[in-house]
Amino acid sequence: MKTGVLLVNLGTPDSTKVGDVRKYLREFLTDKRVIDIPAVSRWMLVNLIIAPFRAPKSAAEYRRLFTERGSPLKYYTEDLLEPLRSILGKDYVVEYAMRYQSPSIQVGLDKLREQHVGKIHVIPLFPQYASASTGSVIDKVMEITKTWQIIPEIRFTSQFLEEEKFLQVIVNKGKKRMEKTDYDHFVFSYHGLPERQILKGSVGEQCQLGTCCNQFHDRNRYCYRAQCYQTTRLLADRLGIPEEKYTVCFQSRLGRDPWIKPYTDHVLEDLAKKGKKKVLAFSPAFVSDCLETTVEVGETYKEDFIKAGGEQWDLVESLNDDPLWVECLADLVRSV
Ligand SMILES: C=CC1=C(C)c2cc3[nH]c(cc4nc(cc5[nH]c(cc1n2)c(C)c5CCC(=O)O)C(CCC(=O)O)=C4C)c(C)c3C=C
Ligand SMILES: [Fe+2]
Ligand SMILES: [Fe+2]
Repeated sequence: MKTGVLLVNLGTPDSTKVGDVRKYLREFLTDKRVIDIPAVSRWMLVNLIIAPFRAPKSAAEYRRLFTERGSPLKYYTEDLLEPLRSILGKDYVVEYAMRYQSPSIQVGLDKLREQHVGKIHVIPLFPQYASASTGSVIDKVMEITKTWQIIPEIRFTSQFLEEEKFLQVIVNKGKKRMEKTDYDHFVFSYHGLPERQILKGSVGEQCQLGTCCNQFHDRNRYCYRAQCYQTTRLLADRLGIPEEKYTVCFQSRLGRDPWIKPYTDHVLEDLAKKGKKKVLAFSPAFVSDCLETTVEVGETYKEDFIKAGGEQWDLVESLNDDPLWVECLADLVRSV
C-alpha cells in the first residue's frame, strides 16, 4: 500500500487585496495555539483591533513580497512536489497544504485519501517545533482525521533542525555570500514567540529564558528557544563563525506582552552603534522566502541598519526549491 506524504507550510493570503489579507489574519490569529489567551479576549483582539487596523498595513507589505507567481511561501512549497515525487517513486503520493487559507489541510488529506494511501506522513515545514506552528498543524490534522471511519497510521515530523542536509543548504548559501564579502558580524534571526509560550512548553525542565538554552538535550528538545540556539550553533560551526562574531535574535513581535529576547530590531541598532558595518543575516526558522524573510529581514531591517550607521546588510535566502532540500525531505520520509 502507498504512503501519503503531506507537506504543510504556514499559509499566506490568497492575494494582496486588503479583504484577503484580513481573511488570512483572522483565520491565523484566532488559532488558540497562536494567540494563547482566553477565547473571548482573543476574539476581541483579532476582530476589533488586529483585523481592521493591521490588515491594510500588512496588505501593503504583501504587495512588496508577491511576484507574478503570487506568494513565494506558497509557490516554493508547491515547487517541491514534482522533484520529491520523482525521488520517492511509485510507492509514495505527495501533496501539499497550508495551515491557513489555501489549499487547506482538509483538501490535502482528501487528496491523499482519494489515492488510497495506507499510511500518512505529515511534515510541517518548520525546522524548530513550536506550539504555534508545528503543534497547530498536528492539532488540525488530528481534528480532521478523528472524524474518519478508518484512521490510517499517521506519522508527524516534529522538528528537523539537526538534519545534515537542511543545515548544508543554508551553509552553502551562506558561504556564497561570505566568499564575496568580508562581513563584520552575523545575525541569526528567528521568528519570535511570547515568552509565556516558551514557559508553557517546558517539559521536564523549566526554561529560564537564559543560558539554559545554550544546552540542548532530551529535557529541552522541544523548547523553541533552545532549538533556535542549537540550530545556530550547528550552522555557525559548519560556517566557521566564532561565537563572538554572531548574535541570535528574535523578530516580529506582536502586542504588548514580552516576547523572547533579544529583539532583532534592537540588536541591529546595537551592532551599528558598536561600529559594525557589514552584516550577514540568516533566517533559519523559515524554509521558504516569505514576508518574514524577504520584507522584514531583507528590506525593513536593512533600511534600519543603514539608518543606524551600518553600510551593508545582506540576507541569506531560504531553502526554497534547492535540490538538496528536496533530498532532505526524501530522507525524512524514508527515515520511518
Ligand atoms: C501572536 C502572533 C504570532 C505568533 C505566535 C507567530 C508564530 C510563528 N509564525 C511563524 C511563521 C510565519 N509567520 C508569518 C507571518 C505572521 N506571523 C504573525 C503572527 C504570529 N506568528 C502575523 C500577524 C503574520 C502576518 C504578517 C503580518 O501581518 O505581520 C509568516 C509569513 C507568511 C507569509 O505569507 O509570507 C511565517 C512563515 C512561525 C514559524 C511561528 C512560530 C515559531
Ligand atoms: Fe508568524
Ligand atoms: Fe531555556
